[in-house]
Amino acid sequence: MNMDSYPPLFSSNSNNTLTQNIDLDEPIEHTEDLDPIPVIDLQCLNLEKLDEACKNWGVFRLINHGVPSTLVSQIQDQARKLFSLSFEYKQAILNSPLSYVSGTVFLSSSGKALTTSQGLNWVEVINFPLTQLSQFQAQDSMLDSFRLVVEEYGRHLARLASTIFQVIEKNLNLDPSQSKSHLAESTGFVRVHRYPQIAKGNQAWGARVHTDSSVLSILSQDQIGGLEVFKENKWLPVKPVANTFIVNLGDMMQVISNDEYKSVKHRVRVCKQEDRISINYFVFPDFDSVIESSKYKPFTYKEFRAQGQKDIETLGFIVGLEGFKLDK
Ligand SMILES: O=C(O)CCC(=O)C(=O)O
Ligand SMILES: [Fe+2]
Repeated sequence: MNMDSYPPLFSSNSNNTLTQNIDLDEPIEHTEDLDPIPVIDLQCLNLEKLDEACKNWGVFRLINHGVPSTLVSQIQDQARKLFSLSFEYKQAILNSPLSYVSGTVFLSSSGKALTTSQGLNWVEVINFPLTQLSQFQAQDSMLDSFRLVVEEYGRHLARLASTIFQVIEKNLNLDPSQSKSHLAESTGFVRVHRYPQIAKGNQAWGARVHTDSSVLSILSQDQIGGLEVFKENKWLPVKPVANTFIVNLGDMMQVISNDEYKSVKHRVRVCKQEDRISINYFVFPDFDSVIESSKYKPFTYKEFRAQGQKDIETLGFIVGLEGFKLDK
């Protein structure tokens, strides 16, 4: 284990607070070879199949997406190298508009770590706001070449998100004049995670149970595994399959769809003697547009996000959509 690269938070806590009381024994449904997550082929998109996946699962596996596999492995490899630098160095070079946090997957609007009362997550996160990357030139050459790869990756992922959203719009009969406020490409960001390897025999949550607040999140994971999704009262592992992406529907998709689609609960388990890298692309509604829906009071994404931050500060956890529901 390259402890020099670990946030101090992890080296001092590795065997106690992070791994205590975290119901890691909660049963998980082990499926044999068969991967139960619905598969959506982007090259011959079946509207009905996509609709079913969104209604019944809130998550699907995307194949034939046209993102070069070399780009995905490049971003994975470079992320691995970047994370293996010393913690102090990472802190020094990963500055605005990027943010670097550990112990949580929740970031404030200014990029600060927001830690819930449920405890720490065994994860390091680097956040890349895509629209701000072209003005950012890193002093470190490794980081600067990574920035270029992230920008290219972000362009591909924005294309995937908009293609998927166009079909969802048809399936839900949404008003196409609202497309740009429902899915605002300028809000897109790429979040790179390392779930550092953990001492033998230990386990921790890399990310505790949550839903994403996005419209869509599109994930590429390496071969290690650990992601689980909640379906019909069971936790199912989302197996790593090369050349595929995992698409999660987020809270904003749930609202836009008037609850026809659900944002999927998921979590990440760390129990491996290897670092896991995952790259997630998130896209949101326009921050200032009011989202109208039959199930929730009208609100802007900016308000939703501010409420989440306030919830963490006052309650220790995010209440989420429940707090915005009409007739609770
Ligand atoms: O790393 C993963 O597999 C999922 C990460 C995640 O849930 C998130 O970024 O919101
Ligand atoms: Fe997530």
